[in-house]
Amino acid sequence: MLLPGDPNRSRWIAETFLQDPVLYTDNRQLLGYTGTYKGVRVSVQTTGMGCPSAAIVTEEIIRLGARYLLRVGTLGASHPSVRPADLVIAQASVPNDGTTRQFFGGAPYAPIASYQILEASVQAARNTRIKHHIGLIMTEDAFYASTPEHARLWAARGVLGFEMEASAIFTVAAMHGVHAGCMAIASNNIGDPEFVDPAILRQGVQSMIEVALEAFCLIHQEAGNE
Ligand SMILES: O=P(O)(O)O[C@H]1O[C@H](CO)[C@@H](O)[C@H]1O
Ligand SMILES: O=c1cc[nH]c(=O)[nH]1
Repeated sequence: MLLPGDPNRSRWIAETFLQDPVLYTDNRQLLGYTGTYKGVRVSVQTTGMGCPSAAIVTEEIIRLGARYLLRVGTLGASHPSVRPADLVIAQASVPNDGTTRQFFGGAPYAPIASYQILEASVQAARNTRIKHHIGLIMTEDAFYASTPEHARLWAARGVLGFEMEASAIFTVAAMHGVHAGCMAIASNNIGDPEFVDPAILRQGVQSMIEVALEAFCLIHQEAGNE
């Protein structure tokens, strides 16, 4: 299942890439579609913005049977190596958010991507020859609180970019023993109000979705070979 934050991205993915897409929910405008890609059943479920919304959606889709969850989002680049419209594949996310803090009561915890999804995502990016970065990201709550100084501090600790849902998705998935991953396109630099040109961002998002769907085909193949 693909997990965009933005309902318009969900609709666009379903209408552009899936065969016979069916809208199965529009509750709170968190649009959810199901269809097939190259014969593989794929669903797309909007998470909304931020960890509280993403944690609820993740919990409920797992209860409904989802087992492979891949966030397909945007992020603000913090590391100088990440240029606007670049693809970042997350190994883990620093949980700088209130939702995971509530889950763990302040105890240290490292929300990480499922290795199976991470490996398939990297393989798919290589197969499709899409430039990508692999590494640590950070999940935060307050979009407008981040500054270039904040970005430099976390870049020095290896953080490639900031977004707002991955730590909750990784955590809830881990608590249920299911697989979760995250990839995201850099829409801007942290603390910079200038976003990448919309046409270039759209191209980046399109490439990311191609990588994500190919990753699902690889996971499906592997499951068939087990
Ligand atoms: O583009 P999406 O997937 O929504 O992701 C990013 O964009 C939103 C902020 O603009 C947050 O949800 C953040 O995580
Ligand atoms: O969370 C996010 C997502 C995109 N860009 C940002 O600056 N922050």
